[in-house]
Amino acid sequence: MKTSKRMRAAAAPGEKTEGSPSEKLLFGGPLVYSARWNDYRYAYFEMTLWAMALRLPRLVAFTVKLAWRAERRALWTVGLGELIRGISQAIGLIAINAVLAAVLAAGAIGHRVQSAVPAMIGVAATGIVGALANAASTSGAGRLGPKVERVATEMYLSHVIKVELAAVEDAAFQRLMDSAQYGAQASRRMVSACTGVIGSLVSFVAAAGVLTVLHPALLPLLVLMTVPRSWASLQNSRAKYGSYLRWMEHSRAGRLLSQNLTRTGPAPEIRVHGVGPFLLEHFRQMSQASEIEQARLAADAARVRLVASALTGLAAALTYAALAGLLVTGVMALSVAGTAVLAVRTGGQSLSTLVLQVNNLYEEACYVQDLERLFVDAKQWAIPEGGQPVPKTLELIRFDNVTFSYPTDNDDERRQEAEPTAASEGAPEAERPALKGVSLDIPVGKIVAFVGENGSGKTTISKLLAGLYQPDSGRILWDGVASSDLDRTEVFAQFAMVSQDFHRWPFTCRMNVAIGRPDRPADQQVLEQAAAYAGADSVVAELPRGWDTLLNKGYRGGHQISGGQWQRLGIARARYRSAPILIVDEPTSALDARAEQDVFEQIRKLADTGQTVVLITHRLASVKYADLIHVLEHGELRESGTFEELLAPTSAGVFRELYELQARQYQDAPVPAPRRPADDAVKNGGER
Ligand SMILES: Nc1ncnc2c1ncn2[C@@H]1O[C@H](COP(=O)(O)OP(=O)(O)OP(=O)(O)O)[C@@H](O)[C@H]1O
Repeated sequence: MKTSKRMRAAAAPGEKTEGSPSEKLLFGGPLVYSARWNDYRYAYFEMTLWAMALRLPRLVAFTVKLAWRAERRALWTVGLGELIRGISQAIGLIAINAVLAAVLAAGAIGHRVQSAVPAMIGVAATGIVGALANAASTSGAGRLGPKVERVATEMYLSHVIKVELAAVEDAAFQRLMDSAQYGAQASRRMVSACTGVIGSLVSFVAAAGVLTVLHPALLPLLVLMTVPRSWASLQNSRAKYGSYLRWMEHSRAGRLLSQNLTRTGPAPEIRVHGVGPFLLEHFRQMSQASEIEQARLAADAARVRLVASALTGLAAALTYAALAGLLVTGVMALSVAGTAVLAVRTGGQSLSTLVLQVNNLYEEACYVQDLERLFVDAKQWAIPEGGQPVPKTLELIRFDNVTFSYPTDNDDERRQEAEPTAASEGAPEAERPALKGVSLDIPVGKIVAFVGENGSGKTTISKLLAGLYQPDSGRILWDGVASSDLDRTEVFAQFAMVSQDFHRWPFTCRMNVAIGRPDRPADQQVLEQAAAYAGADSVVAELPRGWDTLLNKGYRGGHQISGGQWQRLGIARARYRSAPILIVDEPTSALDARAEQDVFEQIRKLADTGQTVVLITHRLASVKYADLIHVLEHGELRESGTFEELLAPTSAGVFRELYELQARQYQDAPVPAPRRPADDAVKNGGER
């Protein structure tokens, strides 16, 4: 991997923190990283003055393009407004020069003032035009800012939703998403920084032009005055952005703590288990750690600014000394010197504003650059478009020697630096493939069940089947066509899923079911059929506003339903989606005994309609009706067959063993015989 000089400097031991006790206790290690983990992927490493100077025009063009997409009229208003303002400022300076020349000329005072009147009118007129142009530009920029942020955020989100699931689970991509999201907001601020740059640049050019006409030696001196400030701004921006990157995950974790303290989900445990004060204490410790960093940044910035101010003062003294020299030696007339002082002041102010705005632009550009980079990375991670169509009359999906490991976090410094332990010398679970050489069939139109102990790979199989991941080796064949060659959008369209952790959308009850088919308007009749199928009709009937009840307790009118009621809604959602293959992963874990029986009965009936059902469950009795059962252990297929075949003494025995374990629980606690009235009489008599 490429390692630049700057990267090595950034990874210097001095920059690395050991992490606060809270980080170690709650998150397993430090969250403030040396910049090494970012490698050269972030703008931080390109923040040399030269590199940024080269890059800045492209980033400005990027923002202008965003603004163009957001609202062209406002963009024109801002551009023209700033241009007119600058030009009127230049004409104003020339007019002032004319006023001074007329007033300081020889002759009677009345005559001198009279001859200065047209120039005075010019000064007033340019002032009015400048003010009007400024007002137009301000209102245009105000309109443009929010629109640019919206366009940038939309672009950001539209890229993010198209990436593979593995990207969303990748820690480095998560970090890039974090900083790029900030980039979307930064693009709004880029607009005002760009406006400021254009305005102050035009003003500066105007003043510099006038100054050059007055005397060419004054211009370099004016520029010299701004060098120290530019350097200071660059230094401070760089330090700020570098710190932001190193502390990004720490800040995210701090927010996570405060969010957990205010959300409804953990609220009961926070109270009953007394988690509140515990988390609050860690929130304080983590905040204090970042306060120390903020104080360090502020102290460094103050030192840099102090040096810059001293150098600027020296440069200003040099400029005014040169002006005095020109005046004393008679090279420059008094009226011209007066205009020159004004031009130096105006030019100096414009240049200071220009430096400030370029600095703002530069600072925001770092984040916008991360946004640009996300667009590039998101394209690399993007789910491929196009491919072969899914076979129309699909008969069989076959896993052919499939091996799959979940992507690991290669950036994890903690893992890289961890001392080798006994566990890591062997094959720790995290490094064992989730699936190893799995070959099995999923016949279409049948109920296919997957069983096995926790972590055996059942859910992983369903995710590969649905196209959420691709095998590392081996193939998943759809009537002989490898799934990697199929059009992924079509593959996704084949599935409805009720996963173990299906999402509880914080929307209305109707939307929680209708979101199974977001591409079409909610059809009330179909919604009700889906709800009745999943036994969710009784849930809806009990809600205060029926289908329109908001299932989000923290909001006005929000309502909370039980875990089992949620599960029924989840099943209704999958039913409403009405896709050819239904994946149900532990569909009844939160259901009462009666509802559970109903759901399995409904699933069984689905087979009669030709629906393919992939059923993942620990309730072994409920797979009795499955056409085919696959038994997994440690990511490998142990045995396959029907319920009867797997219970037969000739089978490998894994299923039988698990089944006997479950059956024994009921045998050990048999249902007592029904109570007879005579027993009650004896009991009551005894008590008396
Ligand atoms: N997103 C993920 N990233 C990394 N590892 C994962 C991920 N999901 C699952 N694993 C790991 O893959 C292995 C198989 O997990 P999987 O969820 O497929 O098991 P399962 O048989 O469905 O288990 P359970 O019965 O507990 O639901 C486990 O070791 C698990 O830790």
